[in-house]
Amino acid sequence: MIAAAAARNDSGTTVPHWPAPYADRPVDATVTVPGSKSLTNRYLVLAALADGPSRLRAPLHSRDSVLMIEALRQLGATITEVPGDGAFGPDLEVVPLQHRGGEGQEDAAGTAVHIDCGLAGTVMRFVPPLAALRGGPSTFDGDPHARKRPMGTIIEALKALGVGVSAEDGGTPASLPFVVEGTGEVRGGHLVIDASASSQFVSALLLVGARFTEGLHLEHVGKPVPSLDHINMTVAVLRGAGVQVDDSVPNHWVVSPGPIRAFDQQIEQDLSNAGPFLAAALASGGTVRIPGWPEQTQQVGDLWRSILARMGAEVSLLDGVLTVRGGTEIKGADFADTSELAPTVAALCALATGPSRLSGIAHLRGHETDRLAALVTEINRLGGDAEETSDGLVIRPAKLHAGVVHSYADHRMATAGAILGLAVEGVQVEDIATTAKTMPDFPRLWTGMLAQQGTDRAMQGSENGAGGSAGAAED
Ligand SMILES: O=C(O)C1=C[C@@H](OP(=O)(O)O)[C@@H](O)[C@H](O)C1
Ligand SMILES: C=C(OP(=O)(O)O)C(=O)O
Repeated sequence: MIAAAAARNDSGTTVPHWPAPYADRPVDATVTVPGSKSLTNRYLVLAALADGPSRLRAPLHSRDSVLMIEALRQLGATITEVPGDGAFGPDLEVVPLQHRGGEGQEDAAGTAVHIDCGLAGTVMRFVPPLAALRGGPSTFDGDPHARKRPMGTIIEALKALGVGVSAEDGGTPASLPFVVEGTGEVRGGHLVIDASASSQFVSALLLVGARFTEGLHLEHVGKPVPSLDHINMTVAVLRGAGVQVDDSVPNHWVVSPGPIRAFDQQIEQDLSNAGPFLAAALASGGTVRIPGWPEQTQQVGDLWRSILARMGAEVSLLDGVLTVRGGTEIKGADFADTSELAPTVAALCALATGPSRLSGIAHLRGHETDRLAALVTEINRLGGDAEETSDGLVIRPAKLHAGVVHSYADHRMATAGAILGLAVEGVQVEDIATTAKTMPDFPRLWTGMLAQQGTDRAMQGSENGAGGSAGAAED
């Protein structure tokens, strides 16, 4: 029995729940998804600091990327949409802060600006160090839950670098909102932080480190840093822009001072967001193909190949097409350090025939919502058997029933609800629109995936290049 048919969103409007489509036959579809959030927002930051104009090809257009674009514009970068070949929106041209020149350059420096971080970890962590390099105060705030996300390490790091950071009442803040008093220059040097709550603290400082007068020797001390793949992505992106980074000693990153080279960069599709679509193959016992899977990538989503194989799928990567074929059952398994993939993995574990344990994800309590609590509540609400551990989840097999999955303004909780709904008739997802954080097209892509009949038709859609074949199939 479904308790409620609608809920109010942040602006008080009543929004009907999304009836998650049930797969009454195996899915057989070809899907492409929009550009990577993590790559788009890293390249935007680097482009804003580069030694000339840059271009991002096929970037993500979503709430998180728009928030990043607006933040960089506030700090003085010029960002323009230009036509490109991407199926999900225009390319972006970025003229960096120091190259803007002429009208507006002087205005941008010195004046007070306001940065809305929304709920985007990449904006609330990556932009404050950039604001430190600009002369003048920048205030930072975000969604109600953004004020609960860990920020202390960035605030303390900036203070240790000699940058003023204060709460609106003048005291020392522990989280959003706060004001960064940029001086136009940061000396840099050796900096010790505790990045155990988020890898984004490390990435944020590395991204700007080359623009500090003395560069940056960043050292982490404390419990292990989570989501190391995302730090490796930051290092790779920096090296690609000509920045020297030495990461040969664990927990130390040395960024040499110097220019960041302007670039023209194709953005890979978001492999983490490919996850729910690949999971659909297992949840329905069908087949999902993703063309354009990168041969080499730093994205954590490349782990889908091993994760889904361990859950019983047949997985192959041939000529850039990743094919995942589900069988008659989903196997439970133990997974460590699944980072932002965890909500999708947990949804599959709730459908598995054996028990699963997810570990090394304690820091998910500081994500868009407390994801460990949210996953336990929502899986159990549907009759599942999930339990929190100190650093993750245990999920045991149970027969699930219809119900409303709450999303907590968390895009990955909403997509987890969609996966459960494929296998369990009568699931509704509260606030499916929250997927706009990283994938505004999610409902259309999902129903497009389900509307596809088979390979030939699907591949035809893909060749037409119309927003990925999932979106193109049945509109
Ligand atoms: O740098 C990034 O782009 C990200 C790093 C990770 O953050 P945490 O280290 O806080 O998990 C990841 O979960 C987030 O979705 C994106
Ligand atoms: C944790 C996530 O996002 P953010 O970049 O806001 O930290 C996520 O996308 O799963």
